[in-house]
Amino acid sequence: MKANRPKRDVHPDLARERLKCNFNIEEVTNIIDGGKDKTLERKKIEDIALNNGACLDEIPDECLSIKERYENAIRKSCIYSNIVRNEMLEITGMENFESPVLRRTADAFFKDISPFMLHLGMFVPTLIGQSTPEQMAEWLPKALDMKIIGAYAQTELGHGTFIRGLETTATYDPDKEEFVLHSPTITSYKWWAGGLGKTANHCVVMAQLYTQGECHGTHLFIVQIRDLDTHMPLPGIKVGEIGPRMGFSSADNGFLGFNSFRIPRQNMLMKHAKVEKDGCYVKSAKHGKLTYGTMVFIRVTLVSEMSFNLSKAATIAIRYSAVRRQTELRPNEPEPQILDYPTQQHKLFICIATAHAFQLTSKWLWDTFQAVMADVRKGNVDALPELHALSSCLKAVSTSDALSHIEQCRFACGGHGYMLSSNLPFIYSFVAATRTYEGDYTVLLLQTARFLVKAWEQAESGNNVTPTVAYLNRTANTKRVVWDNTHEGIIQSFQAIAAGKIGQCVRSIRDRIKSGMDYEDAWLMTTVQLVAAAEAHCRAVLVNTYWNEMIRLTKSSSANVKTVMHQLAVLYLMYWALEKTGDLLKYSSVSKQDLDDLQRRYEELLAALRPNAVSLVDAFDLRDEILHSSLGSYDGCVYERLMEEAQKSPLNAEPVNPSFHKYIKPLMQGKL
Ligand SMILES: CCCCCCCC/C=C\CCCCCCCCCCC/C=C/C(=O)SCCNC(=O)CCNC(=O)[C@H](O)C(C)(C)COP(=O)(O)OP(=O)(O)OC[C@H]1O[C@@H](n2cnc3c(N)ncnc32)[C@H](O)[C@@H]1OP(=O)(O)O
Ligand SMILES: Cc1cc2nc3c(=O)[nH]c(=O)nc-3n(C[C@H](O)[C@H](O)[C@H](O)COP(=O)(O)OP(=O)(O)OC[C@H]3O[C@@H](n4cnc5c(N)ncnc54)[C@H](O)[C@@H]3O)c2cc1C
Repeated sequence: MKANRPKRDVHPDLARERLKCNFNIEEVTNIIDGGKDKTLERKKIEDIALNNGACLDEIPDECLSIKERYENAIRKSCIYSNIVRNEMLEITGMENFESPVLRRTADAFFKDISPFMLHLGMFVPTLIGQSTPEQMAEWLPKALDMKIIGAYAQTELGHGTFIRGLETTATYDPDKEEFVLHSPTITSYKWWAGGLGKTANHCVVMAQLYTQGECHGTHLFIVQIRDLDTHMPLPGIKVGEIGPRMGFSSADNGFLGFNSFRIPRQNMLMKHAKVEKDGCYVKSAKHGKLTYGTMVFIRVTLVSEMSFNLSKAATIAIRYSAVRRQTELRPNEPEPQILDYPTQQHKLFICIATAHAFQLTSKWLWDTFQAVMADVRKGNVDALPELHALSSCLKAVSTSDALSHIEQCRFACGGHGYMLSSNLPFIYSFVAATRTYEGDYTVLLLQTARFLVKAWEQAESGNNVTPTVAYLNRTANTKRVVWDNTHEGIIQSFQAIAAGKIGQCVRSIRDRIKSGMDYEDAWLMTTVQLVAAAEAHCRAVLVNTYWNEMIRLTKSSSANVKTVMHQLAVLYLMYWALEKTGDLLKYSSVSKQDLDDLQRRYEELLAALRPNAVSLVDAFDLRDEILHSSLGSYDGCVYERLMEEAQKSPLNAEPVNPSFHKYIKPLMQGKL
């Protein structure tokens, strides 16, 4: 049911903030969306979804039981997927089912997450990326039409990171032309898959393939797990929900075990390798890791997902900071808006800049991904290692940075930021999971580090390396870069830091080998440095890409938009330079005086951005229905909304709670 919200006048402090704006908000929105057309398309889609849908709940999700929350999420998922299927895809085109607009609009329906998210987010992309044309023709239309609902079951109780260690087996039986799926141990049970517990009737399963007595490693299979009519688990399937967790509370993350469960041979996803009827194993892929393709796709999409989540948190915290007043600066003067405190600006303006940095970088990464995939389809896999290294580090750093900035947004809202009705705790716990899923932070940075060490060795011996590490050709043999406080100078310093750290890792590994260690131990002992080197490389990529994309995308912008976009990018460079002063002192000629100057310029920049702060978050153009926040709504009526939300607490349904008569009164009377 749709709840009616009273229309309120905009809070005078927010109205005043909006009058201060000196740039064209719509132009900035267009840049974020990827063009004027994209903004128009997004707005049209949002109108369709939000005017049609049951997006607001009478009772907040957090006041429901686990079961009610799930059932409500399913109800809304069905409504939303119908709108997606019948109306939105007509606008985006069927091939854009994974469009960020659909993802963004979904947030108006789900404060947390839809149990269908993994169906569209991973099951469908796996069908597209891993099926033969015949398999695609068989499964994809059913999946897109919601005739079947799928999950992605890879992780097991015993293994998430180490995919080669998965224990589920798929053994081919040539007599019946079937695979037998089996879970030999408790640790082999699939665990975590979103939507698997109660919702999905199919799933993609990763299992060790055995045929003709030989193990060929992990492969993907499509498996029906529930009856399509009764929804009962099929015989041989043990499936359920894994229990309450920090977030993801409206979805059903599941476990799954197989007891010699049979599936037809055709259910092995055979784009990159197949098993013939007689059991013969034939590999067609030119690269052994193409079966990991869905993970690479999601890692790529997570960078823009992080921009989106950060833009929500920044909008909430900045609007709140414009209406919240606290502490007299001078006796008898009005209390200032907390946004006037430079410390508050320091917490929050970096969030706006980072949302832009991730958004612009994510578009570039998406284009890179598309280009590499087009090459792979033609049989050229040369660029895959670079894409893997790039998507791994950008996923790791963007999720980790988003998480800590979102926490800063919560700190910036004081006690009210702790309220679930602010939505900041939901955003935080959703993003907290992203640092772990689709590859843990450390693990992915170590993947990037493998690539960097090889690239460094190439550069050291004078060979040209691939574009994202091309800076190594300039810097691999340089000791310290000369400090220069322009944007080019700061970007080059980040590259010098990365090159210096990678070089130091290579030397540590070599020294350890010289002192008698084998390569594996020398690598292991160097992993703390390797993670730091991969992070440094990622920061070098981020500052360079953000800057270049900002310049490219503002070429035809009006003067004031150019200025404000430029200011945000400079803020981003300075913020990270100041965060990494130790590294700058180590790998560049920066002096104490240079750093003091940088600090002063950074503080001046905070002050310069201050008048445009509210308009910069308005430019994210996040409708109240998507923000779900008592603190962040467009009108800024924070206190009214907090009070309104408090009334919805189930504890306020009755003036006296029965526990008073049952426990407190007897305790007071000494009768307990
Ligand atoms: C009603 C509807 C509502 C919703 C509607 C919305 C619609 C919107 C649609 C879409 C939006 C999508 C985005 C939204 C996202 C939000 C929600 C998403 C929820 C996601 C939930 C989570 C799911 C999961 O977590 S699935 C499980 C993921 N698991 C992992 O990531 C495991 C991590 N581990 C690994 O990846 C690997 O094991 C490894 C890489 C760490 C090691 O692999 P291994 O095989 O052991 O390889 P190794 O020996 O170390 O390396 C050998 C060489 O191979 C290279 N390599 C490894 N991986 C790759 C690769 N992928 N590609 C290329 N190369 C690779 C490696 O570097 C080595 O190379 P070298 O040269 O030898 O050094
Ligand atoms: C909310 C959520 C949703 C999920 N959804 C799905 C899903 O839909 N489908 C699915 O298949 N999976 C899903 N997962 C599982 C997820 O992909 C894994 O949890 C993730 O890949 C991490 O693996 P792990 O849990 O085995 O952690 P572990 O690998 O056990 O990590 C534990 C710690 O060990 C460290 N570590 C591990 N290996 C190394 C190493 N080689 N070197 C250094 N340090 C190491 C890690 O850095 C980490 O600190 C989901 C997880 C969450 C939290």
